Amino acid sequence: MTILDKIIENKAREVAERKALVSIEELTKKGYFAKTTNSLKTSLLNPASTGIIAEFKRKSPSKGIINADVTVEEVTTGYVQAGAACLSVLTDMDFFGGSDEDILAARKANPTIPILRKDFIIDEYQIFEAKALGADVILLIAANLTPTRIYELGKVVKDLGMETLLEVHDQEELDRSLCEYIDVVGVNNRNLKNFAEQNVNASLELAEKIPSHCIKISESCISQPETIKQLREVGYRGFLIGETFMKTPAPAETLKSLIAQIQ
Ligand SMILES: O=P(O)(O)OC[C@@H](O)[C@@H](O)c1c[nH]c2ccccc12
Repeated sequence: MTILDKIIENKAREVAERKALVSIEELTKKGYFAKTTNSLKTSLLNPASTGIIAEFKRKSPSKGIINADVTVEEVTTGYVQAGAACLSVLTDMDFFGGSDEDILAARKANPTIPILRKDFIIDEYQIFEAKALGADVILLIAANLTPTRIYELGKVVKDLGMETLLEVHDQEELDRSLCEYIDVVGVNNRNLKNFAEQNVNASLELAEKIPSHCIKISESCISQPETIKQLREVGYRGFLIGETFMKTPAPAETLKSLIAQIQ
């Protein structure tokens, strides 16, 4: 059993428990459900955008604890001030140490920036939850979803006025998963089945395979300004970065100095 299999098995249990507590009908009356979407697409298409999607991540299955000393408010407001194009907030508790409260707090502190709910989405229910939590963008991971499910979940995202980030790791996942509901395509440099890679080769290899009308982002294992420049040259507009910032005592300061080196 891969780590991804374990995460998904756990997630199915978690979602069943959540559904039993709060109905979809109730979710539509909660929190930020009525908020209009802050578009990631619009943000990335702005020529002045840094393209950086800055992630708040306390721990991961591959690294263990990354940072337990900072608050979501201080880090996310700092990311926004430094020039992030979007925030990514982990809400998976068991493997990534995140929570619903993290995304609510990030939204409250940062009303106008797009926020990606970073979790393992397997059920429509989680998309309604994400909207009530104030998220704008939903991650759909090809490694754990069939093309039919990506289509069905993508439609729900669109119907709720949010945007879908499709995550792929290789050409096979890309070819079988693209559909009309995908707003942004992300190449995860890290293989979620074994969390092995430490480079951006997957993004470099897939760049030309992604249809040119798609907005492309590169995810994970990015730490150097030169890497961002190289990815920009092959067409990437967005860069999803977590650990490089979160492993430092002041994540937003680390983002600021990275931005200074890519402009
Ligand atoms: O911390 P990194 O290497 O900068 O990676 C960030 C982000 O891409 C990574 O957290 C991620 C990408 N896809 C995911 C899916 C689920 C959980 C986490 C992820």
